[in-house]
Amino acid sequence: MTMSKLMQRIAHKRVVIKLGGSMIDSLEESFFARLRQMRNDGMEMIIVHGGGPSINAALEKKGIVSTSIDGIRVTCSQSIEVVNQVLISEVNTALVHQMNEAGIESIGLSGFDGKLLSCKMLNKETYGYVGEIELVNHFLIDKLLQADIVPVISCIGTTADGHPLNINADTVASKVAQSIGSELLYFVSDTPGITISGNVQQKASPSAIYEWIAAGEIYGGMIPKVKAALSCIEEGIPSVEITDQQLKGTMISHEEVCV
Ligand SMILES: Nc1ncnc2c1ncn2[C@@H]1O[C@H](COP(=O)(O)OP(=O)(O)O)[C@@H](O)[C@H]1O
Ligand SMILES: CC(=O)N[C@@H](CCC(=O)OP(=O)(O)O)C(=O)O
Repeated sequence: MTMSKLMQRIAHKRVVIKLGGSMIDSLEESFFARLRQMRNDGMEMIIVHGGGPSINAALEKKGIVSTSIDGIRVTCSQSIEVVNQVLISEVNTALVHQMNEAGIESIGLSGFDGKLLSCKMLNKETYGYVGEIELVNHFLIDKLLQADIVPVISCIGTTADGHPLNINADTVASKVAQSIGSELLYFVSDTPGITISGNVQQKASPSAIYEWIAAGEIYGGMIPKVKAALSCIEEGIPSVEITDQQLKGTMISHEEVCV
C-alpha cells in the first residue's frame, strides 16, 4: 500500500458501494437511510453501479444478440453504443436523482469525466469493446469527497483516443476501492449473499470460492463479483461483502471455512 493510501485510511473511513443492475430499480427507503447513517458516522462514500438488465432490454429492443463469458458481456461495435447510452443517460442519471432526493448530495460520472477510468481493450477478439482499467483518476474522487459530494460512477471506461469501453461494474468497484484505499466494499445485489445448496454463507474464503466455481455452485454474474472481491482482499481491503440491501451478507475473508 502506498503512503498516500495509508494516510487516507487514517484520515477517513471510505466505503465503496456497488449497486447491481439486478436491484437498482428497487432501492428501498431503508437502504438510503443506511447510506445516510454511514455518512452521519463520518464515512466517505463512493457509489459504483451496473445495469445489466437495462442493457439486455435495450439490446433486445434493437434486435442485437448478446452473449456473456463468465459474466463478462461480449460487446460488439453496435452494442457498445447501446451500453454507453443506457448506463450514462438512463441508469446513472436516475440513480443520481434518487440519491439527491434522498438527501445525499451526489454527482454522476462515467470513466470519461476527468479521465476517471482510463482503459485498454481487455481482448478485442474474445470480448470486443470491453475495457481493462489501467488507471483510476483517484485525485478527482478525492476532490469530490473533500467537498462532501458522493461520486456515482457508471462502468464505462475510455481509451486514450476517447472510445467508450464496457467494463463489468464489479471490476470497476474493486479497482476504485483499491485506488482510493477504501476500508469497506459492499457488492449489493439481488441475493442476500453467496448461497450454496440453499444456504447463505456468512463467510467465504478464497479456496472455498474456487471450489464452488469449479462445482458450478457459483456461476454467471456471481463470478465477476467473487473475482473482484478476491482481488480486493488480496490488496488488503479490510472488509469486503456480497450482500443485498440489508448490507449483512457474505464476508469474503482469508479465514478458512468448511465447505
Ligand atoms: N452461489 C450463488 N449465490 C448467489 N447468487 C448466485 C450464485 N451463483 C450465481 N448467482 C447468481 O448471481 C446473480 C447476481 O449476479 P448479477 O445478476 O450479475 O447481479 P448484479 O446485477 O447485482 O451484479 C444472482 O441473482 C444469482 O442468480
Ligand atoms: C463487460 C460487462 O460485462 N459489462 C456489464 C456492465 C454492466 C454490469 O456490470 O451490470 P451488473 O452490475 O448488473 O452486472 C454488462 O454489459 O452487463
